[in-house]
Amino acid sequence: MTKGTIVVDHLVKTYKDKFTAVNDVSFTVGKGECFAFLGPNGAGKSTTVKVLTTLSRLTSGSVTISGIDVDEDPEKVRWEIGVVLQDTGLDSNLTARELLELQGRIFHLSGKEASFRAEELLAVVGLTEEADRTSKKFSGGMKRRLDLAMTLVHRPGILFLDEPTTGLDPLNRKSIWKEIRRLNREEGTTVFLTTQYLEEADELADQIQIISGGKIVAGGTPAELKQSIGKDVISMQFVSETEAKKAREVLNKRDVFLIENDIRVTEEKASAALPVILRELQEFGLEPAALSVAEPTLDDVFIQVTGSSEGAS
Ligand SMILES: Nc1ncnc2c1ncn2[C@@H]1O[C@H](COP(=O)(O)OP(=O)(O)OP(=O)(O)O)[C@@H](O)[C@H]1O
Repeated sequence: MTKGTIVVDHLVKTYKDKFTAVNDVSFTVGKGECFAFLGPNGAGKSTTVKVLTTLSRLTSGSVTISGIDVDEDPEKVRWEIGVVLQDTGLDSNLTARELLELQGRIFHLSGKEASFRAEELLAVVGLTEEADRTSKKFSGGMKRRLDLAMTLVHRPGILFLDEPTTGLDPLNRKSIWKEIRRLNREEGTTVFLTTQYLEEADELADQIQIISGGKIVAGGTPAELKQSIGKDVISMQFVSETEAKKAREVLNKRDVFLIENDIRVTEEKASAALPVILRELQEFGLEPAALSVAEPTLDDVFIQVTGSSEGAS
């Protein structure tokens, strides 16, 4: 059974200016899986999503969605998927209910079916009370929930969400997470999500792939990725960036990373390394203002494999 699956095999996408944004990317998403695609800005996430959702043609390799080849039959693929892109911005004079009914008609529902489905989805995303307000006046969180409802009208087996919670406050973010989890766990919808929030991937995903410079640099379950570092992370905070930079210089023979006033040192065994590190710093008159030792987080994995702290929130 291939329904609800995504198979990406040696995908390459080169733009007209000869820039290769996606370079030999392969992965498989099983039916009912929640897959998170992570990477720093410009890594190739949106380009991949565009190819998978038939908005852009691939250069070489192959992609099948529910067993259908995106290059050979993009029209058929569109019936299998729901897509929420960044900033679709439903700035319409139509009400939420009207937009949902219209979407139903686009997907060939009868007037009665479209109206029933609209009512159902308004309840699913918690917008029943706002149903007859024009969507133009909605808040960012409400627009995002309406976006999600719009993509669910034709009951897609696979849902693509491009940065679904960017710009939302924590409360709205949690409510979108809840809805994604419900669709994934209760309805068996396959979810493909790109995000810059590692916490979001950790919370929702069964499988994570990290892309950087157009290539996959790491992949696995959140637990596997964290275990792949297999070391302790010592975080030390300094009173200023200048001091943190000095500390990085002093410790430059170790596996050390600087983020503003904070430096992170990865060590096999923090308990053994820490007294030595503190002594080395003391010799240069440096003392951390705060210190903690932790098991690796997805932030640490991201920093290690992409060399960037950009996605680390
Ligand atoms: N139409 C285009 N023509 C040429 N180059 C492009 C085009 N679209 C994107 N690129 C380039 O391809 C690379 C990957 O871009 P892409 O938008 O896929 O990255 P991304 O991982 O989604 O980044 P972000 O997190 O910033 O959205 C970037 O270097 C970008 O400048």
